[in-house]
This record gives sequence, structure tokens and C-alpha cells, in this order.
Amino acid sequence: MSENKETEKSEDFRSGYVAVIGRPNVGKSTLINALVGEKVSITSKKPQTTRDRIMGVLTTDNAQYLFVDTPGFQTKHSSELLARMNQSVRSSLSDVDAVVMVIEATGWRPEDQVVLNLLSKDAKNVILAINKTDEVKESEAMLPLIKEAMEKFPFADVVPVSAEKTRQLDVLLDVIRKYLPEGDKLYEDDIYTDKSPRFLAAEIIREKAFRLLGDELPYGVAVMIDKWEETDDQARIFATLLVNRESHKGIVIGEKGAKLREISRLAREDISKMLGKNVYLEVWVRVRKGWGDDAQVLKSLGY
Ligand SMILES: Nc1nc2c(ncn2[C@@H]2O[C@H](COP(=O)(O)OP(=O)(O)OP(=O)(O)O)[C@@H](O)[C@H]2O)c(=O)[nH]1
Repeated sequence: MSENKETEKSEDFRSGYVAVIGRPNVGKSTLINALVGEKVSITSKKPQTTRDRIMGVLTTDNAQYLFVDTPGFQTKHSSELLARMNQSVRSSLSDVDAVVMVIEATGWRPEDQVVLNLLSKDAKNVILAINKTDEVKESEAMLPLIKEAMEKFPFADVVPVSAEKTRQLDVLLDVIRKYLPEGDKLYEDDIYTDKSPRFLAAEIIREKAFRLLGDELPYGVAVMIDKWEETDDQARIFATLLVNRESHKGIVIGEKGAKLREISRLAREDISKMLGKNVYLEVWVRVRKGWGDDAQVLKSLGY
């Protein structure tokens, strides 16, 4: 009877951890969002917006994929923050069942090699996802790229995709599935991220700041949630945007406070959607000189 139970339980159901790696801006966050179908990680045109390990969970009929998003691997250790990011990439690779390395269809870049160097030479189950295929005209143009990549590393599989146009994502999922161990779900179906609403709210605010400030502001912006009061139908959130310099403060606030108001308004809408309730959001701007090198602040931000 126990044999019966066994076959009933999970017919070739697979479940496991998948790390997504790649140089900044190749589309890792977009890919995970497209695969998981929930907003788990912020995207923006600026590199380095994914600074922490964020997990998206996708459960299908025959598999559960636990995605580990990694920060863009940095080639320059310009501050303690970047050094810690590199460390986080390494640690997320040591403990997964499959690795998806993302590159761009437009060509292999020196920074891709830097990412590849993170993998041990005999790493198994490394799948190459060639993203942004919508940006290249001929599919044949990809053949030399595939050949070049295979000469650099023995990838287990190669899948051209477009995260943005959601092309070939089902193929990628099938390929990843092959490398997951057989076993039951590790997470309940309704959980799609291991991050708290507080963390995600901070990410949303940071995303809006990035989007609205465009190239005006370098990467020195971080968000801290100072206070979080939540009832059944409302949340009151008080946050601080930390900038590096006094001059950046003015940029974030904008003329007569217009920029900051817009950042808050857009963030409030998204947080409200995420929580499914009304949100009152207050965002302040504070100058924290060189927060990127300050161990204390890094710690409070969860690094
Ligand atoms: N044309 C095209 N653009 C894409 C595709 N996937 C992602 N992008 C764009 O590429 C840019 C970077 O995407 P992200 O998902 O933020 O990249 P990332 O690798 O997570 O970047 P970091 O967080 O900096 O490591 C964004 O502007 C995306 O819209 C794609 O399939 N086609």
C-alpha cells in the first residue's frame, strides 16, 4: 500500500533552486518577472538595480522553480557595497540545482567572461539563455554566438529567448526542469517571494526614484522604511530616501517638491496594489555621505 501512495504522491514532480546570473542590464530581472508572472524584482534601464538576493517561485503542473536573482556582477570593487554584492553572487551559486547564465543576443562581451569566471570549471547544469533576441534581425546571426559561447564553457543547454516579448520562455522552463531533482513542492503555491512587504515597499520606492530621476542621479540612492503601521484596510508608511550628496537632495526633491511628490505618488499606487489596501506614504530625503562605504548603514539595509 505504501507503494501506491508513492506513485500517487508526485508523478515525476520536480522542485529546485535556480540561480539567474549575468552582467548588469542583460535582463535578469525582466526574465524572472516574465517567468514567475509576479513583480518580484525591480527593473530599470540603469544597471545595478538588483542589489539583493530575491526569490521568485513558479509552480506549474509538473515542477516548482525557486528562482534566485543575483545582483549584476561588478567588475570594479569601488566600494564595500560592490564587494558584498560579489560575495552574494558567489554564495547564491554554491547551493542551486541549475544556473541560468543570461547574455545578450547582440554579442559576447568581456563582462560576460567575468561572470563566467564565477562558475567553477566543472559546474554542472549551467544553461545559457541568450536574451533580447528581438533585438537581432536574423536568427542565423545567433549561430556564431552560440559557437563562441560553447567554446568558452560547456553549457548544458542553450536557449535563445526574449524576456520582454516572452518568447521561448516555455522552452527555457522545460530545459531547466530537466536539471531539477524529483521531489515535492518546497513552497506553498501562493508564496512568490521570500521578501517581506516592507522590503518590497522599499524596492518599489527605489524603483520609482530610479525611473523618474533618469540619468540625473548616480547610483547613490537607498531607501529605508522608518515606520510601518498597518490595519486591516490601511497602511501608513514612513520612508527615507538616502542620497550621497547635498546636491543630490535637490535633484530628488525637484522644483517645489514636484519630483519627490511624483515618486511618492507612483510608489503609493504600487504598494497599495501589492498590499490590497489604502496606503498613506510619506517619503523624506536625507543626505548620508558615502553610505556605500558605511558598514552600519549597509547592515540596516540588510546587506
Ligand atoms: N529588447 C529587449 N529588452 C530587454 C529584454 N529583457 C530585458 N530588457 C531590457 O533590458 C534592461 C535591463 O533589464 P533588467 O531586467 O533590469 O536587467 P538585469 O540584468 O536584472 O540588470 P541588473 O539589475 O542591473 O543586474 C531593461 O531596460 C529591460 O527592459 C528583451 O528580451 N528584449
